Amino acid sequence: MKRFGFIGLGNMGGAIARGLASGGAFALHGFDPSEGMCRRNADIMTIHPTALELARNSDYVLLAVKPQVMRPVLTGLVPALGPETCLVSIAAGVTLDQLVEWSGRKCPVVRVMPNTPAMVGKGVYALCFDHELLDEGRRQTMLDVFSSIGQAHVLPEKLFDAYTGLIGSGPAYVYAFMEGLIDAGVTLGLTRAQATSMVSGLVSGSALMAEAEGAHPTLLKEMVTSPGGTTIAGLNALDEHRFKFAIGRAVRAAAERSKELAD
Ligand SMILES: NC(=O)C1=CN([C@@H]2O[C@H](COP(=O)(O)OP(=O)(O)OC[C@H]3O[C@@H](n4cnc5c(N)ncnc54)[C@H](OP(=O)(O)O)[C@@H]3O)[C@@H](O)[C@H]2O)C=CC1
Ligand SMILES: O=C(O)[C@@H]1CCC=N1
Repeated sequence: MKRFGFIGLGNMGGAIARGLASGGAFALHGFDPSEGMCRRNADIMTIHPTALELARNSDYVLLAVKPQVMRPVLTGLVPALGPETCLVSIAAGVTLDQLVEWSGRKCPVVRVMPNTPAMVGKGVYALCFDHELLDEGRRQTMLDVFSSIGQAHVLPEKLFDAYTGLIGSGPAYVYAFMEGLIDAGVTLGLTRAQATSMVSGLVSGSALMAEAEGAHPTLLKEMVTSPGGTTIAGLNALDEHRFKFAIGRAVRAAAERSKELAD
């Protein structure tokens, strides 16, 4: 059985590890400086005392640390790396060139960009297979791994900043939208508990419908919008306040920040 190691067992590392654990295809290994994180994940993986020790015991090493600590973490792994190990980074902004250089040009490297719905097995993942040392077998394994825990899309690295701004950061925009709806419901007299439960059902039902119908959101929107009715009054107010423009600005700002993280 191949061994899959996780360096960093926080929000994303922990979520992806849980997803892989339920598939049972890999022996899991982990390292995190926080004892609490190690304890929380000890039921599904072998915990190692150092990142180097973990890398020595893994065929795939998934790096789930903040971009700011990626360089020292990777340079510390170099003695354990060789062509038999495959590195997988989920850090925003850290480029393939940086990852390859900091890991001593010794092994294949994959970039993956997840999002937090990974925590409920519904992550959307971008996979970058641009590294020349990456063989077909490992590409297929990565596709199988991430398809088994959500949706996997292969993207060239040049689209990773865009993807990060749109889908990596995307859940936060959805939650901000939900927060706005909930506050509006409370303003109009619903209790916060009622509004929260209703809005959550609204968003998940609408998303399910968009997936099931396979129709463009514009058409789905038209199904809600009666001539001279309530919805068109609400949509016109959104237009007045430049709702779509604000969303576009948010995604572009996040994509720009992703680019800056490489500096
Ligand atoms: N959260 C998100 O929505 C997304 C995050 N990402 C990327 O995923 C990565 C991880 O983010 P996230 O899971 O949210 O962050 P978290 O802070 O939840 O997890 C990072 C973990 O790494 C640990 N850590 C810190 N230093 C080291 C080290 N030297 N060696 C090993 N582990 C270390 C941290 O411990 P401690 O807290 O004690 O420092 C923490 O437990 C980031 O690079 C981020 O860009 C990508 C897409 C989405
Ligand atoms: O905010 C961040 O930097 C990370 C990357 C994408 C989502 N969260």
